[in-house]
Amino acid sequence: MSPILEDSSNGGLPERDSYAKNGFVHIKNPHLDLLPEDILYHFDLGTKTHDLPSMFGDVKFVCVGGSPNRMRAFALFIHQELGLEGDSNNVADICAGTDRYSMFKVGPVLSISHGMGIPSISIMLHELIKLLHHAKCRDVTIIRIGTSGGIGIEPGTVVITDVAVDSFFRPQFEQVVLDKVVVRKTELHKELAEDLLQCSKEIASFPTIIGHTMCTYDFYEGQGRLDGALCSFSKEEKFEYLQRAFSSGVRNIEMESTVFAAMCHLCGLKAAVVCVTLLNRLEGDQISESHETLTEYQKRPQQLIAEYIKKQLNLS
Ligand SMILES: O=P(O)(O)O[C@@H]1C[C@H](O)[C@@H](CO)O1
Ligand SMILES: O=c1cc[nH]c(=O)[nH]1
Repeated sequence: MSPILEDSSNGGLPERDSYAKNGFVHIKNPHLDLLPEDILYHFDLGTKTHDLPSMFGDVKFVCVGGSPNRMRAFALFIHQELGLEGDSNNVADICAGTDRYSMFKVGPVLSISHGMGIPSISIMLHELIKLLHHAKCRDVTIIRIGTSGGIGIEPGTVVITDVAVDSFFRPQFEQVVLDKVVVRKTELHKELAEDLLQCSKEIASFPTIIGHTMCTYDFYEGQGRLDGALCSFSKEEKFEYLQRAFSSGVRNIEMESTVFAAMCHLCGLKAAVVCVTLLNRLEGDQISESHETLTEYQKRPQQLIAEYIKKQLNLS
C-alpha cells in the first residue's frame, strides 16, 4: 500500500498570500524556470512560438466544460451578451492546430473544452495554468460549467458546488505522484459561490442551489448506475449508496470537480463549479430527456455565468 501524504504545497504557503496581494497565477514548479521554452503541447501553443502576454494578458474569466461545441456556443453567447463588436460567428478556435481541446477568446473571457474525466481536465489545467502564468494574467476567475446527475433534486436544477468530494464523500483529491499518493484539498471559493447564487436569484428562471458535488472516475459503475456493460451490485445497494451520498450533503455527481478544485486552489485561482443536473438519480440511470430539453438545460449554467460576468464588468 502506497503511503498517503499530506500535500506540502497547501494553500497556507507564502506564495498564496502573495497571490492575494498581486493577483498573479501561481506556478508551483521550480523546474519550469530552467526551460528555454515551454511548449503547451495539447493546446498547440508555446512561449517561443506565440506572444502569450499579448494574446491572453487581458483574460479575467476562464470558463471550462467538457464539450467543444458547448464551449464554442458559450463563446458566441458571451460575445452577444457583452455586446462586443464584430461577427460572433468568426470567433476562431485558438487550438485549431490540435484536436485535443478547443479554446475561444471573447474579450476578457476564455472558453475552453476539457473532455471527460479527471485525467483529461487535469492535463488541460496544467497547460491552462501555465498559459495564464506566461501571459501574466491577474485576478482571474475560473468556472467549470458542466452537466451532472442530480440526487433527490428536480432535473434541470443548477448546482453551485460548495465542496467537491470523492466517492467516499471526502473533501479531497488523491493524486498519484511517482509511487506515492498525494492528498490535496478540494476547497472552492465560498464568496464566489454565494455571488453566483445571488445572480441566480436575480435571473430567477430556473432552480439553483448550493451543495456538495461528488466527483467519480467513471460514469457507470463509478456513479452507481445499473445500466453499464458491467454491474457488480444490486439495486438495493445502489439506492443505499446514493441515499448515503444525499445524507452527507451531495446533490450532484460529475467527473472533474475534485481535481479542478484542488489545482485551482493550489495555484491561487478563484474557482467555482456550476453544473446543471440532467436527471434525478433516485428515479433512474438513463438520460432520457429530449434533445431540446437537454440543450436548454445545458444553457442554464451559461446564462448564470454570463450574468455574473456582466455584473463584474458593470454591464448588467
Ligand atoms: O462538462 P461535462 O458535461 O462534460 O461533465 C460531465 C462529467 C463528464 O465529463 C460527462 C459525462 O457525461 O459530463
Ligand atoms: O449522470 C450524470 C450526468 C452527467 N454527467 C455525469 O457525470 N453524470
